[in-house]
Amino acid sequence: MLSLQRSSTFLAREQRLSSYRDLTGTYRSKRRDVSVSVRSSGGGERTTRASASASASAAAAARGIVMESTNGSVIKEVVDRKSTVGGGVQDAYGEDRATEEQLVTPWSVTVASGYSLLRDPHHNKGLGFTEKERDAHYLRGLLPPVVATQELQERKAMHNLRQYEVPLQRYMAMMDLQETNERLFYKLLIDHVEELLPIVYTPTVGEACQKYGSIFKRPQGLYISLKEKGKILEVLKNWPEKKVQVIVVTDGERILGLGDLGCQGMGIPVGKLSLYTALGGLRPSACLPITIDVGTNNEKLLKDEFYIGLRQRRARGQEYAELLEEFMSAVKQNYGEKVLIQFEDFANHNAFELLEKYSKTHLVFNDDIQGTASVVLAGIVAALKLVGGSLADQRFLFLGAGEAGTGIAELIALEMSKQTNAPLEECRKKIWLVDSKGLIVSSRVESLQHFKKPWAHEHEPVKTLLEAVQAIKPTVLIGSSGVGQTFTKEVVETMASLNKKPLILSLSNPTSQSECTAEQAYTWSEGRAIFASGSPFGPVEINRKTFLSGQANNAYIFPGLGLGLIMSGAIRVHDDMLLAASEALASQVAQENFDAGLIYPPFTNIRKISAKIAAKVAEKVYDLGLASHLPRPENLEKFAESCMYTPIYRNYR
Ligand SMILES: NC(=O)C1=CN([C@@H]2O[C@H](COP(=O)(O)OP(=O)(O)OC[C@H]3O[C@@H](n4cnc5c(N)ncnc54)[C@H](OP(=O)(O)O)[C@@H]3O)[C@@H](O)[C@H]2O)C=CC1
Ligand SMILES: CC(=O)C(=O)O
Ligand SMILES: [Mg+2]
Repeated sequence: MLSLQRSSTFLAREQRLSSYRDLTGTYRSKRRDVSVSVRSSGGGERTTRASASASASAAAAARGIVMESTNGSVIKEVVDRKSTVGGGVQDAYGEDRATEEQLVTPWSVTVASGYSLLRDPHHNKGLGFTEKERDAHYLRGLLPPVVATQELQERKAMHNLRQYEVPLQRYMAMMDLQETNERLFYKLLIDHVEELLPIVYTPTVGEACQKYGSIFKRPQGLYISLKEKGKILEVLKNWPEKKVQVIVVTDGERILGLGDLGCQGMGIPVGKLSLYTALGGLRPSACLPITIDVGTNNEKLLKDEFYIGLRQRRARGQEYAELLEEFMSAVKQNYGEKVLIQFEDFANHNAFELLEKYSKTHLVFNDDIQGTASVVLAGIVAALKLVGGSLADQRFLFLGAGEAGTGIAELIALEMSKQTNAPLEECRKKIWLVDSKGLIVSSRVESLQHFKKPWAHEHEPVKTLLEAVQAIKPTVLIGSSGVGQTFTKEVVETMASLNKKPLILSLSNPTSQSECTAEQAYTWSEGRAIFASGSPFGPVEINRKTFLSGQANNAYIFPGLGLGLIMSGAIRVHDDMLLAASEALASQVAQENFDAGLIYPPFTNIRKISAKIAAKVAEKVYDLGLASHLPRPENLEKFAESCMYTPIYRNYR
């Protein structure tokens, strides 16, 4: 322990020597090499001997953004602490001192070394530790003699993973890797994104949530239940990372299309945040998954002896609102107003209200309403190249008028209104929605939930989707019902009889809830459908012709959107930022993708795409005067790229 503290002091002194303040007050680093991380008594991570002081890096540092350079070296804590939420104060050398508040936090971690270094997922490299590192960090004897490159470790990990035939086993193996060697986990995910996305995300994450009680091993995020009422700020302080930039929070009531999974919904924030890092380049330590547990109405879970949540029915009304209010205030108090909060998989009766309430006071967005809208609009705009006509020339029909359905509908109408200068009201009239009671029409308006009311157009009542397709004659059919197999053969055939190239999007997740499969869409439309789905489908062969389908999933949007908001220091989310994200994504569909019938670019390029999305979003943030990170970088795309976390191992001195 003594040696650890000594080493911590030494490294702190090193940092004092290695960084200096330039005339603008920005901390700049003189050194190129990197060493191990140190956690201050305030819990924040420090890395000494920070990397090169490229101007983009320094600019990012001044904004409190932790950046990584491509050679795997790291700049951390070379930041203006005054602009860094939850940070300490600086002495004359610019050295960070913990605030009084930080000193009383339970975290007083020092340099990890030896046995504990191997058990610290943030710094562990397993067999990747070099001979020198093994000497310097008390690792001799704790590892077998071989020194493996990260590439070899990656090949081995992929080989081992592929031995599992059951997707849930692969999911568990990936979670184990994340918990033992975080950088290797992200290297795998980034390098094999198409293969691993269906494992760490939909569809497998859905099954993982259903069985979360049985497979739960270690906390991967924070659980805030009714038991913590009145103590949420204290609970937030139990989380070891102090410089959180993005929170994904759920209350587990509408997990994918699987319904109320209560506390076991935790798999969703964990999965979404792993994509923030892998796809959007946010540091893992900046990401905080949170599940709010107010009970569950899932009888099966309430009776399940392995259930990990509160064994009570859901709190509603004032009790619920008070817990959420305490949570939202505590987050702001602990992390400041620039922390991004993503609402995920709340049931719609809470989702719209929470968004409406907190979008005025916090940096929040609802992924199911807004992220989904942005990705689907991008797909539709791209698809116009294949189906022909403008956005305003299309007629839209949705099955499902909840968060996803009405969120997408509204963004389409907004974009249409911008393109044509027609009033929003007029544009909405081209969009029709069906819910569990049939087509939404004006005669139903009194009994409709508020978010459905704008879509209650004049029409006689229509009961079924098939009748609605026949009556409305849509060019675009969108499934957002959460119910599988609802795009029947008759429905798809009718779409194909009405359109040369019907655009059909089965958004519901996971795969079991998809409104139809890719094979059904292509077979029933005789290969003419343009099809994309929320969960991925493999290639389909019909009459010796292969059909591919894209994944219309908000995973294309939220990582880049989040990066753009964070790098510009946005203080609020605005619809124009979602439109900007959508436009950026649509512009990334290449001719070869269109030639293959695709309306989204492949996920293999997602980090580049995320940087472009981030740049467009940040541009909008600056244009709208909602940015707090000034001055605005000249090249936002390059800046976004330079901010991205890379999973390459760092060298430890
Ligand atoms: N691909 C992606 O990126 C995303 C996909 N989704 C998926 O979309 C689905 C819905 O999510 P969300 O909108 O948040 O859920 P909501 O619960 O908010 O909305 C579901 C809607 O579907 C309607 N519905 C349910 N069953 C039927 C049925 N048999 N026939 C017609 N309508 C029906 C409901 O009707 P009523 O209002 O009458 O109850 C409601 O309007 C989920 O499966 C989710 O996984 C969600 C977000 C993103
Ligand atoms: C993708 C997503 O956010 C959902 O299905 O809820
Ligand atoms: Mg969701």
